[in-house]
Amino acid sequence: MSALKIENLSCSYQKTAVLEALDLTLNDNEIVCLLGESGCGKTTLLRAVAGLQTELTGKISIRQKVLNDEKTYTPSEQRKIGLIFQDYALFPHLNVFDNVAFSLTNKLSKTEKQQRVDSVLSLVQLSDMSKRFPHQLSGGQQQRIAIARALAYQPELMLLDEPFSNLDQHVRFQLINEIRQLFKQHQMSALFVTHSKEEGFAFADRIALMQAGKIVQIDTAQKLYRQPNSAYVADFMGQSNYIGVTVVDKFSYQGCFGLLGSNSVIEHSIGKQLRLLLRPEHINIVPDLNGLAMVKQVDFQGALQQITVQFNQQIFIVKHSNHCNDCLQFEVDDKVTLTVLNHDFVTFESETNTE
Ligand SMILES: Nc1ncnc2c1ncn2[C@@H]1O[C@H](COP(=O)(O)OP(=O)(O)OP(=O)(O)O)[C@@H](O)[C@H]1O
Repeated sequence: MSALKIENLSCSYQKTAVLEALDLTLNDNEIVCLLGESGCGKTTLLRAVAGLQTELTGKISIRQKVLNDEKTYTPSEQRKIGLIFQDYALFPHLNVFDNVAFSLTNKLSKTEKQQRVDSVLSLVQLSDMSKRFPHQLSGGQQQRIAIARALAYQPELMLLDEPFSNLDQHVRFQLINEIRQLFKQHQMSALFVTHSKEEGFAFADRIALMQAGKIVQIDTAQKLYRQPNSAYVADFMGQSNYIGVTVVDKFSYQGCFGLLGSNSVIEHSIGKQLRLLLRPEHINIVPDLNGLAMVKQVDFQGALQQITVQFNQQIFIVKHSNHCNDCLQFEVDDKVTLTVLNHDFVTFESETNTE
C-alpha cells in the first residue's frame, strides 16, 4: 500500500501556477525528500498534502484514503499527519510535557496521556526535561520536542518542512541520523522538504528533485548523482564538467580526451554529437612538464584538493586526494595531463546537434 499518492496535482496562488500536473507516490515506511532551489514549490506541495492549500486540483490520498479530489476536501486536522517546521512551533508558555500532550485528543484518559507523552519523550531521549520550558532548551532539543509532539499524535504520515535548517552542522547531522533511525524503527513514512542535498542524502530513501513546479527526477541519491536524466539534475547534485563528444561506434566516443570506450552499448547513431558529463572525480590529474593542461587554481578542501585546470580552451574542475603526507601537491601554473577514468558515461543532447 502506498503511504501517499499524489496524482495530477496543480496548485496556484491568485491564479499564478506554482505546481503543474505533479505525480508522486511514497511507499510504505519510506522517507522521500523534496529537494530544489528556492521558489520551486516544495513548501506548496507539502502544504497541499497537509490540507493547507486552497487553490488546487488533482488527487491526494494517504493509505488509499482520498483526502482531496474534485469532490473531496478533508480538513488538515483530520488527515492523520504530523507536521514539523523549521521554527519548532512550540508554545513558549507551556512546558515540554504540556507541549507534547497538546496534540492529544481529550478522549485519552489522564494516565493514557501520561504514558503516551513519557514514551515519545523517551524516544527522543528527553525524558528528564519534561518540566522545562522551550526557552530552557537548545535548538536541537526544541526540535526533538516538536518531533515527539508529532509522534505522540500517532500520524500515518510525517511532513517536515526544513526541520534541521536552524541547527548547527554537527547537531544537525546527529539529529538527522537519530530521527531517521526513529522513523525507520516505527515504520513512519515521511515527506521532507529541504534545499540542502546533504540533508537529503542523510535523511531520505529517495529524493524528488523539483524544478519550477515539477518533479524532474525521483531516485536514490546515488542514482541522481550518477545517472542524472538532465544537465539540470547533474549540476544540482554535484560539480559537473562537460565535453563535446561524437559517437564513433556502438562502444566509443571521440572528444578532447581522445577515444573514450563506453562500458555499455551507445544507443545513439554514429556521428551524433553529445555532451558528456565528467564529475571531478572522473578525471585523473598528473604533473607533466610536456602536459597540454595548466593549473589555474588550487583550493584546499581538507581530504581533497580541488584543482581548476585549463585544457583545450576549457576549464575543468578536478579533485585530488590529500590522503597521505607525500601526496602530490599542485600549484598554479603547473603543467599537467588530464585523463578520463573508467566509469559509466552519462551524455546529454548537445546544443549544437547537427543531426
Ligand atoms: N502565499 C503566497 N502567495 C503568493 N505566492 C506565493 C505564496 N507562497 C508562495 N508563493 C510563491 O509560490 C512559489 C513557490 O513557493 P514555495 O514556498 O512553495 O517554494 P519553495 O520551493 O518551498 O521555496 P523555499 O525553498 O524558498 O522555501 C514561489 O514563487 C513563491 O513566491
